[in-house]
Amino acid sequence: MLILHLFGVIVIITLTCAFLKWIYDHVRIHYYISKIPGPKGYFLLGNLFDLVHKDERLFRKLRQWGLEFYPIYRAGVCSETSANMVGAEDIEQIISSTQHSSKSEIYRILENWLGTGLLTSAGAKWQHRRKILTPAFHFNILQQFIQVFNGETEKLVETYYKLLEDRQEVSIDVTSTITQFTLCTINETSMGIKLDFHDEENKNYKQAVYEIGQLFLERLLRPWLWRDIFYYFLTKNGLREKKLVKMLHKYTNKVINEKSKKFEPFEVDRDNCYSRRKNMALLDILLNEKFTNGNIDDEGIREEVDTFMFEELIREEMTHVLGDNFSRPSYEELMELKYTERCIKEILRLYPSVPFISRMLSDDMITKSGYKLPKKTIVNIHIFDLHRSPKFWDNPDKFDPDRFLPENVQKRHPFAYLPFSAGPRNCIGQRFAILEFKAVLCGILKNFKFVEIDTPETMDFIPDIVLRPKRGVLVKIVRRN
Ligand code: HEM
Repeated sequence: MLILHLFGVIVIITLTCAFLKWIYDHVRIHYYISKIPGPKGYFLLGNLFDLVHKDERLFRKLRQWGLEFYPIYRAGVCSETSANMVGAEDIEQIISSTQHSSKSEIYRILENWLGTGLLTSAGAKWQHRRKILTPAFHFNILQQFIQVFNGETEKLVETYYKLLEDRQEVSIDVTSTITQFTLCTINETSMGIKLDFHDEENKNYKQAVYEIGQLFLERLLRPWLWRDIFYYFLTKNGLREKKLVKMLHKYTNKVINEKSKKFEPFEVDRDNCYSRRKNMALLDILLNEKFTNGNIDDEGIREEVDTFMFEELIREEMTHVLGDNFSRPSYEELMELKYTERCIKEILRLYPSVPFISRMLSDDMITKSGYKLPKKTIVNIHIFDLHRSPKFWDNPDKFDPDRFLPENVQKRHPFAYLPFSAGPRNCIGQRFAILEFKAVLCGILKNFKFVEIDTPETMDFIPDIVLRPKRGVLVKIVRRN
């Protein structure tokens, strides 16, 4: 009995201490953050009335704050306040440091689906996974992926010919076709399987991927839904997300199990990085790590496969028109397309697929702009605003690929352009993404001319983890004769 009492007292003391520590951290963060300029907020509610919108109004509001309060501003809802950075000097301090590499609370909403894979994990786990996965993006592997990019590009071109029927031109919203292309490509390169959308299970998988994106967005904008207990047990969206995640995991586990049964471990040639194996997907590399070194378990494999599948969401907006006449290009040819590469970089400046990233500070710091940020502060880095800041870009809204000529890059702050982030947690798939982008452009532009219907002035974006146009992107596809 005495032991039970003692246990009860210890539990109460521990909970009280944890609560007091939570209050202390929050008060300290609020104290220092309140010294940073920012939009007017209301007692207890903060900027709720501005941040509650999930449409283009919020997107525009964030752009306005970025310009008005450059280089840093505070904003928040209820007890969750954040520092928001739009200046390259402050941003460099955060993302070039290994100390502040932990992702903020915001990423936790992805964990039900992605677990703590490469994108969301921190510390030793992240280091270990990054080490296993880095060779998967060696150029020997990327070279093999070109076949997949070209194959999927041909399917996309076929889709556009079908839409044209025997007409010379047709106007369509290209987002769903591009989205399907990226989903198929990432599926084949990560798991080594082709997606066939006539198959019911694949169709449901695709549907679930998109639906879950919408649920994340709704939750992201409502901090009172961030607590798992409340969200997963008491809200309709939480229950729906649980169901979708179950379905997504079932699908990934099935692919992993089928592949595991037939899997034969292979020797890793560190110098040549897997070059002797042909047609290898990311899943092969993970399975090999499991069977040869035992360094990763089934749960870990699923986390990584799901993480890489998730990346297809971030490339939905690649819809600009560039000119070139290649088809089925080789790796070497793609590498030589220097002008195309400058255009791609400029597209990613104006329309960064990941418009913001977020970190949680692991220690106190003083920003270059002169503000103290306490440990545990959430820092949001607004890549979209950084890329359009007149501080770093003349005529920032103008499309000008020459900004990426080596002599111009040299003159700019190295952290003024961050579509793939930078520092230790930069994007592991950036070379993959640029190659895929080039391959699809070659295939499409060989066959069609794309004429803009939507223009930057007519397009509205809505806030999301990836840049998302409100009404799709309307383009006229014209047959090349
Ligand atoms: C245009 C395409 C892409 C863009 C703009 C992009 C952008 C980014 C950005 C900004 C980050 C940093 C995220 C953060 O700090 O929170 C990131 C991380 C990451 N990206 Fe990409 N990405 C692209 C394509 C890809 C592709 C194709 C893959 C995989 C095949 C990929 C895999 C990852 C992973 C796993 C991380 C987490 C890395 C880590 O934390 O160590 N990305 N990406």
